[in-house]
Amino acid sequence: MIRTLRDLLIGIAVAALLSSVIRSPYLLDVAAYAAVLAIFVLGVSVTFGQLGYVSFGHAAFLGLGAYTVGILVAQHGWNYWVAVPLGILPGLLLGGLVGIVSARLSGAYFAIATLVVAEILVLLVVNWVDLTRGPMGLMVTATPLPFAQSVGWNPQQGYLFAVIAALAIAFVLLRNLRGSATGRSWTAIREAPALAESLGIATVRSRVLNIAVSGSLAALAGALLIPKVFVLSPSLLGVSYSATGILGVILGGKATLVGPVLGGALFAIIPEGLRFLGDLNFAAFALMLLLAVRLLPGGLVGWLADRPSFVRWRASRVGHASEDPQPAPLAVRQHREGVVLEVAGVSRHFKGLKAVQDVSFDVRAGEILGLIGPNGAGKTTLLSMLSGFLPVSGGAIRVRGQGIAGQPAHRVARLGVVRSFQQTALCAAQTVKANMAIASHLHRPQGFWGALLRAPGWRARERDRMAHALGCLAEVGLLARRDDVAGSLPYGEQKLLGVAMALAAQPELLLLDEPAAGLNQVEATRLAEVLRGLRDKGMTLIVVDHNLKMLMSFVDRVVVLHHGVKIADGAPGAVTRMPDVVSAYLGSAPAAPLEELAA
Ligand SMILES: Nc1ncnc2c1ncn2[C@@H]1O[C@H](COP(=O)(O)OP(=O)(O)OP(=O)(O)O)[C@@H](O)[C@H]1O
Repeated sequence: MIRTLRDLLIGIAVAALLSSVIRSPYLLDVAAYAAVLAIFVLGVSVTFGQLGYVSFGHAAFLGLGAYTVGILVAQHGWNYWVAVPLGILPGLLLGGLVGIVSARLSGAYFAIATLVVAEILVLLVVNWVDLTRGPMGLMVTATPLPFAQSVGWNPQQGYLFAVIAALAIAFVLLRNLRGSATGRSWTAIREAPALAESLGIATVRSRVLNIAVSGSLAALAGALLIPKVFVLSPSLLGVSYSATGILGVILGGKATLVGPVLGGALFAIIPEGLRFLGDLNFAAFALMLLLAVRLLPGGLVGWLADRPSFVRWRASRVGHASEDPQPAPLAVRQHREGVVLEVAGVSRHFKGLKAVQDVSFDVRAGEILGLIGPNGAGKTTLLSMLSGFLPVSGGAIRVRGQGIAGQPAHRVARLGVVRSFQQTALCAAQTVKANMAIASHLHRPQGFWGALLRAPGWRARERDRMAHALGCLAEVGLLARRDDVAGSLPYGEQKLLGVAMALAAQPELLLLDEPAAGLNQVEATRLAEVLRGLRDKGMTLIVVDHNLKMLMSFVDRVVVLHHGVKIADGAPGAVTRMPDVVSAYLGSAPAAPLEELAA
């Protein structure tokens, strides 16, 4: 909180300083426009950069903010500076609405949906002439900033102060969000949405929030654009500003917040710098953009970050950063007696195919259940139903007596059932530590406002969360790898990281889908040791794997599926001798216990 306040004050002081030293009307105009575009591009970057969704229609938010404030001022006689904060509200609401309506859309469909929204708003503005004055344009007179004259600023200086201060506030608050569980959930949704759900992240809600934040910032930019444009016309909602938003993010680079600010500002500054080219001004700017997109894939900030001198400077700063906290001992949810999971007559049909048929079994606290069966037996389908990733076609699933069938995966994770995936699911571009921080989403959660303002106790919570995350990492023996990029780890370690991430979500029941698939003998042995260690700590697990020798070395009980039907349920030694089980695997009469044949 104190650091947030300090940074806000620094931002406002810089705004005051720049407004005092810049006196030329031309420079004041360019600087104010640069700051407004920086806010707008920052808004676009929330959705484009952090969530990975391209929006073709972000000008809708910009125009909505501008028209809301413009109508309040021109039609209802409001003071411009009182109306500006209200301009944020429709951006927030429209962003939330777009988020809800497009919840199941991805990629290109989302981009097109935003374009459609912008076009609808253009039609509205053009045709609602009484309110907007349609194509004639709405003339809005912005009064000077109230206290500007008393500190010796002319109206332009007051305007510059307001937009730079707004940019600074937006920047600091967004920085806070990025470093919080909210920002990390956006990263997880961008890089591995199924993983995010499995870790308890409510992906739809998180997306809606992201688009609402993005829309609010764009609307704020629109509201602040009024003194610059003076007359509001439907072109404000057109593709030109939307393209500025996308290209500004690409030009500056989306990996940091500085990139979009730089990109947005350059969209105001470069065309001015190229004025000497006369009519060729915009053609030259377009060429520069093309070259930047082609030559600087990470944008200007990405290019800068790769410079050796910058890397050295960063390294020296990281050296001064506070040390990681001590890893906390793995906190297994308080061990309770009794049945953790009840599976009662569960079925799943894919059209005509009965992938799982009327399967029933219980799992008791502290037990490790092996779920085996030949390829296509229905094991993954069953795990997906247990973890909320697939709806059941029939039957009931209860966790500690509470029915979970039909609940979304993130809610099932919050109830304590967390799964890993058959294929490694990681945020491959992030470090191991960053992956673990994402996975600790449910540990000491912090609400949106607490994260935005870094409310008192925020730092302690973050340290606690990181200690928990590192403790889980230590449990699988990957602590030394914490600063490595997750995607660069050998396959076996990526699998172990997947287990550590599932642990960080604080499961009461951990579902592991083929954790040993693709591992060599050494890696499989290491994994078995890790899982044995978890059992010793009282964790309840269901493990699916084809490595029967490894599995039988630590499971307490085995359930066998064949063609979606449960054909055996019992102690490992007994089950692997059952004729039905051996013939399900081999298609013939048994000659020896299954794990000996599999060994
Ligand atoms: N989304 C789906 N749509 C249609 N059929 C599916 C779907 N998912 C699984 N199936 C089918 O359901 C059956 C069970 O598949 P599942 O992946 O659960 O088996 P499994 O026991 O996990 O196999 P493996 O050991 O090879 O992973 C298979 O015949 C599979 O083709």
